[in-house]
Amino acid sequence: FFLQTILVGDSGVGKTSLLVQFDQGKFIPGSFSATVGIGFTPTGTRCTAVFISLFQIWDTAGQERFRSVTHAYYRDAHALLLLYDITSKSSFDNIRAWLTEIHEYAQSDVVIMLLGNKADMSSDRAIRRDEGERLAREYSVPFMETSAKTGVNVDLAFTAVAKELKHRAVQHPSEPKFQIHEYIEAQKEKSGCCSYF
Ligand SMILES: Nc1nc2c(ncn2[C@@H]2O[C@H](COP(=O)(O)OP(=O)(O)OP(=O)(O)O)[C@@H](O)[C@H]2O)c(=O)[nH]1
Repeated sequence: FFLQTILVGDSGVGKTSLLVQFDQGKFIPGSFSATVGIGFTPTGTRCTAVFISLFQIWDTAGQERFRSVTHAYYRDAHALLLLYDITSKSSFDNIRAWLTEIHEYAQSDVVIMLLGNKADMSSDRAIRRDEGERLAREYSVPFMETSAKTGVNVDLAFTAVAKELKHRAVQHPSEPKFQIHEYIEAQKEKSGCCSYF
């Protein structure tokens, strides 16, 4: 039994890079090779070994021609990280279409998190942070800007989702509900991965 997390979003927004940064703590510049279908081989070189043994993470292909493959995975997903690229207006505009697709194919209680990636490229920014925040509020999903290059908020994105899933799985009725939005606000810009667990 795994808790499955899937990364989705347009081709080139940085899904593979985000996962590599989380898994290995590094960024391989200019290594754009479009993901074919679906896949991810964790190396677990960081503290992600524990994480990955519990949470299976799938990296999906953003390209249209692989969509039918991706759809099949939505149904079993416990969480979806939905990415756009802050330097690409089209990737942001497509978020609504991604959300429509998610609502069509995924379970109704799936945890969704919106991520504005490539936050390090501020000089090429096309989407303001508050535009991302507004869209996330509209769909009642948590939001943060990340950078697979500098690593900012990368661990937080994965661990916030992991915590939410964990609390749902082992929730005692007497315990206060885990508040993912508040957790993220409290942890934003902090670094360190293992400290979240
Ligand atoms: N500066 C910067 N570049 C990034 C960042 N994330 C990804 N990139 C670059 O953007 C390009 C695309 O990244 P990928 O991780 O391959 O994108 P993807 O979403 O997995 O693409 P598909 O597999 O086609 O769906 C690569 O050249 C990366 O090096 C980031 O946070 N900052």
